[in-house]
Amino acid sequence: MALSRLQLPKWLDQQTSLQVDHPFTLSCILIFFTLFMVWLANRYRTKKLTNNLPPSPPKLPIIGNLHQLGSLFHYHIHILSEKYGPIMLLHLGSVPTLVVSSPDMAREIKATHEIVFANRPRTTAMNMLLYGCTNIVFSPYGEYWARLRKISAMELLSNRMVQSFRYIREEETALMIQKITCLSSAQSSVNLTQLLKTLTNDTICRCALGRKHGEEDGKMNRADLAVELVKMMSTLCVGDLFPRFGWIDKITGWTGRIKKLSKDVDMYLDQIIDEHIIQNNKDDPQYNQDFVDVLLQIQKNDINFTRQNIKALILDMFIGGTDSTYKTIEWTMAELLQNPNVMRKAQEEVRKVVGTNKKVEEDDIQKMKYLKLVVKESMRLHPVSGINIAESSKATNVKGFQVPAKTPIFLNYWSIQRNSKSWERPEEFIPERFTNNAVDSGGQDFNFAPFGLGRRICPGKSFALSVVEFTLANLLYWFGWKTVGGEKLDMSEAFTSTICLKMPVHLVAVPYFS
Ligand code: HEM
Repeated sequence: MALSRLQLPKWLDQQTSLQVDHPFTLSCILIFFTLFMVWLANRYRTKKLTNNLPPSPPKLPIIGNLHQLGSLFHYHIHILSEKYGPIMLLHLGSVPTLVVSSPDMAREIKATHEIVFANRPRTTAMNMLLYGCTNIVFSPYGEYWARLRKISAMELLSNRMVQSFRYIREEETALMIQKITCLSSAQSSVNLTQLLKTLTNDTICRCALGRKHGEEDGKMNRADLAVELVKMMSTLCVGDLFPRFGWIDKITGWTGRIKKLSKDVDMYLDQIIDEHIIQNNKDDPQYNQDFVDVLLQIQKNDINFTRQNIKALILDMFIGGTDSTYKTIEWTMAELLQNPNVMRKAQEEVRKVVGTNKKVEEDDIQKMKYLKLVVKESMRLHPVSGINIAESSKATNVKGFQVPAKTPIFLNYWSIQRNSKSWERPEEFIPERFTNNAVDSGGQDFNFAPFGLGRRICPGKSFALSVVEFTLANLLYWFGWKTVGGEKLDMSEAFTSTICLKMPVHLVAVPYFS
């Protein structure tokens, strides 16, 4: 009820006497008043923030925009961004998520506000499988992350180290060529996908862990363990989309599955580390130290560098390395089969450079200019890690739009690398487009970033390219390639942790030298 002018002094007087008589009441009024002012200020701020949020497709209660997304996540967000613009806010369940789909907006995230967006979002599975995300890929930008990156760069992924692993690449590739030759003489088709997976996994295992960890003791194949890990790591559970309903994951058995996988992976890593400790205690002068030995050495001198840190770093090499490398080779072979003229040109070059030596040397690769263009074009059209993920560490204004703190960001490089404003005939496989084009995957070009950008760019780029180019040169040198029964190859995509071919690639290999 409103107080009349005359009543007001009297009322104030009463209140004053109340305050004096009841200090508890005074506190309550003050607290209430302060809370009210904070609420008003917050409301004003939130309104200001939400006013400037990036455009969003209309959302449904509870599920947000989930109904507008299908299994080809990269494709569906590409379609939505064509309508709602290159910066758009999607609601994945109750989680607002920023989608960026143009080189200019990518520059904002990866250059202008790089430090703010230098973290990555984590899923529940990642936290459970990656020792609380203490690995390079998911640890927050800062001293610990920088240290891990430096260790892996110096001890495994530097150009010098990549060179030193040359004999491993040569041996593993020779083994694969041998297997293909056998299959071909038995008139059998080649499951190229499986062979490439084994090749990259074995190469990475030998470089990082000192030996292969393939099919062993009748348990799950170790290569499959890595693939399963990557697959589960990128699954979103109910709790990720609707934090208040995380308990449902326990009921559905999802949490149990992740726990079981996490236990298997942990036992495997323990076994690797124990093997190395035993070997180191032998003091064998013939023994070549590998990445794990270096990590154990660091641990001896630094009590803060724990066994878990070592395990997380080992996992990085599998997560980062195996899938993306073999799938890049797989896509390239598939495109070559689709484009016989490009295949012929690449084969002519490889065979001309190698000549009649009957051995592809790593030094030859530098002379294979066309092959390098083929790989570049393949990574443009099929960036296996095409969704680059980041997270805002604080609320930030991006080109006039407010991005709240802790917002997950998806930079859709699959879409950016097919943008018709930057690329002519973007859907076609044309390696020649890179002939007089200085665009490079070194992380400076916002139109083309198959290895990412900025400070968190992939540290395994040289390692990966050395495997991709050497393997392709060998496949093209030794064999002619046909599809099984002359059928057209199924180029359908799938989106798992990476953007890959939906179906494994089966081909017929025809030996070039008979
Ligand atoms: C063709 C193969 C590969 C592709 C296409 C690829 C692509 C990428 C991309 C796009 C990123 C994210 C970069 C960013 O956020 O800007 C990344 C990160 C990373 N990659 Fe690779 N990668 C490949 C091979 C490898 C290999 C062989 C290794 C190691 C053995 C590796 C280790 C990593 C690590 C540790 C990170 C996290 C870096 C960080 O967060 O600081 N990658 N990779």
